[in-house]
Amino acid sequence: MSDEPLPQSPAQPVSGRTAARTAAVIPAAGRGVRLGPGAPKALRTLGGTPMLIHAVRAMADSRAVSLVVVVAPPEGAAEVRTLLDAHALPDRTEFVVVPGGETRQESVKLGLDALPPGFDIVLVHDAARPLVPVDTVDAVVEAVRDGAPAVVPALPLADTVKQVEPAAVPGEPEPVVATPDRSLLRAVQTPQGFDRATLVRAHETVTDNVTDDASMVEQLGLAVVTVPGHEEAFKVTRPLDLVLAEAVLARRRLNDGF
Ligand SMILES: Nc1ccn([C@@H]2O[C@H](COP(=O)(O)OP(=O)(O)OP(=O)(O)O)[C@@H](O)[C@H]2O)c(=O)n1
Ligand SMILES: C[C@](O)(CO)[C@H](O)COP(=O)(O)O
Repeated sequence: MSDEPLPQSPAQPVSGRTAARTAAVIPAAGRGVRLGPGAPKALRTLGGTPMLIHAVRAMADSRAVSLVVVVAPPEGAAEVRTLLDAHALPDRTEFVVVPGGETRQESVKLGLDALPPGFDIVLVHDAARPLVPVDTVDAVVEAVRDGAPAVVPALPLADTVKQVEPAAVPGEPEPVVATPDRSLLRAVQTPQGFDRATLVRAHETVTDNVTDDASMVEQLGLAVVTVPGHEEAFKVTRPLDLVLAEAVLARRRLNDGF
């Protein structure tokens, strides 16, 4: 068993749907092509612990979350079950493992299909965002409990963004067609939080491949709202992200004194 401590969110007063139980679905079935060759991204280590375990802890550390469904690499479900059993995780949380699909969207759907009745709020959290703080998780849950059908953590952009005509050959110059007003744009993170019935309907209705779950709810014509995201909730996508994640984790461990 790992001897890492189990930080937990404080018991929190909640308003609105206070009785609603919350489950988290963690899509973890991606290969991590942009990270480079190696094990599936979620199983690669960060500070000696698989990225997936960090992401699972980030969800389970929220007192709101009582079930975590991990959507594993299709050939890695048994390995993921073994990993969950080998690491210290809160006793009050139940863990389910299901094999994933070809795309993130399919994997999330497979996770949703595995949810038992009795959970009215669902968080969807990338295994690739291992360092999201529990306060961000709690803020998303709170906003759904307050009545929003879909909630995304979001941050303002640091870079100016250009819309281009994509080049046929990668690396070729691309004509710029517009510069959207940056003050109106946000970079969105996970966990994204949903009223369960809304998310299930979105996954049953939207057939085109999208990059996040909230955009499926937008396609239903329902409101999606943001709460403040966190810079440490960044997605480990490319090799440099792993360097940053290791540094953030090392700083946390120094601050925690272990
Ligand atoms: N078929 C897939 C593809 C992605 N994911 C998950 O969706 C999250 C966000 O995806 P991304 O960061 O793009 O991960 P990968 O698909 O693994 O990355 P890449 O595109 O570089 O291969 C990750 O936790 C990833 O494991 C998944 O569960 N099933
Ligand atoms: C869901 C997400 O993390 C929100 O920013 C993102 O869209 C996932 O994109 P990816 O290309 O599958 O990593």
